[in-house]
Amino acid sequence: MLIIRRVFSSTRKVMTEVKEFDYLVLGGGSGGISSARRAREFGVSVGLIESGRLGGTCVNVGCVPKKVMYNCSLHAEFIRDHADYGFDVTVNKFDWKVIKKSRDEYIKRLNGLYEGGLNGSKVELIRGRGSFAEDGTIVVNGQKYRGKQTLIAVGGKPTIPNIKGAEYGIDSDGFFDIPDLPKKTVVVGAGYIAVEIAGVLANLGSDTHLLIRYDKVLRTFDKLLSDELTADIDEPTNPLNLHKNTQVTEVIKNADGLLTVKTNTGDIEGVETLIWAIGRDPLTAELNLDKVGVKTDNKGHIIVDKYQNTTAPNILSVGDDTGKFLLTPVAIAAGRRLAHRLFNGETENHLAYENIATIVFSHPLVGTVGLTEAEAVERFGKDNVTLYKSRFNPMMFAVTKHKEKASMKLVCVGAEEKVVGVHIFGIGSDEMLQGFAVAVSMGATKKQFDQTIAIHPTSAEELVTMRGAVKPE
Ligand SMILES: Cc1cc2nc3c(=O)[nH]c(=O)nc-3n(C[C@H](O)[C@H](O)[C@H](O)COP(=O)(O)OP(=O)(O)OC[C@H]3O[C@@H](n4cnc5c(N)ncnc54)[C@H](O)[C@@H]3O)c2cc1C
Ligand SMILES: NC(=O)C1=CN([C@@H]2O[C@H](COP(=O)(O)OP(=O)(O)OC[C@H]3O[C@@H](n4cnc5c(N)ncnc54)[C@H](OP(=O)(O)O)[C@@H]3O)[C@@H](O)[C@H]2O)C=CC1
Ligand SMILES: N[C@@H](CCC(=O)N[C@@H](CSSC[C@H](NC(=O)CC[C@H](N)C(=O)O)C(=O)NCC(=O)O)C(=O)NCC(=O)O)C(=O)O
Repeated sequence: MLIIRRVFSSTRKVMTEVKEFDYLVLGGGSGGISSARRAREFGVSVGLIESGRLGGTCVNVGCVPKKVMYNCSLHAEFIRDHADYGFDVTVNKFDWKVIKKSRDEYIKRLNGLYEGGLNGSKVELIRGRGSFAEDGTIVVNGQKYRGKQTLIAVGGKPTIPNIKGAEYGIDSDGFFDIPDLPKKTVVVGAGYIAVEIAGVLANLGSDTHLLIRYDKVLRTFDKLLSDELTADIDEPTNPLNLHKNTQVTEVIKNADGLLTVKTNTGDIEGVETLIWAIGRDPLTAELNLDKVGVKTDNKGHIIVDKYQNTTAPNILSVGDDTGKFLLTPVAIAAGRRLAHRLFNGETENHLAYENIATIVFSHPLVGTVGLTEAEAVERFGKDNVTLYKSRFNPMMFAVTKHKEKASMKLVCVGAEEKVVGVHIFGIGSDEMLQGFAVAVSMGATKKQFDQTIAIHPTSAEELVTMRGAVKPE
């Protein structure tokens, strides 16, 4: 039930109203919206504060517009192989403006759908930027709001390095504003966003240079995935130019508006667009968290226990601002489970942060669920880990001049060979992984994988027909 309480303010000698909710949510992204709407299903009053566009990072400058651009670049890839399949197709041009316009319209529709969804479920939407006051309320545009329970789900923003001229670059938010395909692009970073954005731009025809600090992309992923993607990007057939062991030292803007990107391995001239993709920082610095006793780690991530409780009573947090698995389905699942725990009496309901499947929309694709080989060895010991691997030419490229490998690994533990990790690289990985994630989270063994009849001819069948166990190196 919504309560409005009149409070006497001693400093300004005026009466202010504190609006009270059973559940007050700060941030209308994946975590905040999903938790708010689920809470309403349990009949409690919910207020949701959002300073920007509804839907947060994922809908506006993340997963959704990224996937549209990835799909767009897939068309470019398939055009490459059309002739080998017998099609005589002439492509006159690619018009970035066309896809940008329809992508932006789609996102606008989604913003509206989210607003409609919140209205429909009677979540009160509060527009503006919120921060905590000492009395535990959240202040938005001078108005105070109090939650019996308060959820912080403010997400994060891209990290910009402290380098001379860094301001001439853009970040992943800026990528979605680019008005036309840049002729020459430099992307800095070795994680998800760097390989995804660089892959899109390169496949659409921008002369794209990916600058990585070390010698591999996706270094935190299983070695097979990191090795395979790095090797593929390094192939002359991959339109992306990889610069290993390269760090930017300075960025200069020239009179013609183009950039010179100076690095320890040489200068890159004539750069139209420079994109920083080196990680994300939580948006917690301006929330006045210290006023209410919510502790953060040294990077500003909110410290939570397994129930998403912060260090302050009745203040909770989910999603990117907690710094664990920065993925939309994780924020959504944590937010929904929290609503069940707080408002539906499910006292033990929480998200266990394990066996979380994820896809990197690189060219080719990367998919992973469970433990990497290195993690399994560390946790169970080398002698208890068994690996199965397969590397093959997907049939899509059997008759084409362009070749791409697929590569897969199962990480198994114990005498029963429980499958604790599935790592896949290559075409089709994105739609292949979800089902295998179910198997891994159910604790399936290699024998159960083998007993599953293959679907032929698919890449996925490799995962249920692997032979020849090997030990970790
Ligand atoms: C380029 C890119 C691509 C991505 N692709 C994928 C993908 O393919 N798959 C995937 O699973 N994940 C992907 N992600 C990650 C995903 O977007 C995030 O994990 C997810 O959005 C996190 O949700 P959240 O609710 O924690 O935060 P957010 O979605 O960031 O929402 C936080 C909201 O809080 C609001 N806010 C912040 N501070 C305040 C304040 N003080 N007052 C009021 N409102 C505030 C913000 O405006 C924002 O709307 C991608 C991210 C990026 C950047
Ligand atoms: N498909 C999906 O589900 C997607 C998910 N996301 C989520 O968003 C998160 C943020 O993405 P992203 O920004 O790519 O972050 P990531 O953490 O994935 O990768 C950033 C990488 O940049 C490199 N790096 C860090 N600092 C520097 C520096 N100063 N100079 C050069 N390189 C540096 C590091 O790699 P190294 O140490 O090897 O140099 C680091 O791993 C991801 O972790 C992911 O959770 C984002 C996009 C897509
Ligand atoms: N898997 C499908 C996804 C389709 C989908 O869900 N599309 C959304 C855009 S992703 S919108 C971004 C993201 N949504 C999702 O991730 C979808 C979640 C899933 N449907 C669920 O409810 O669990 C999110 O932030 N969710 C927070 C929340 O839902 O509370 C859409 O078009 N919706 C129009 C509509 O619903 O009418 C695909 O890839 O095509």
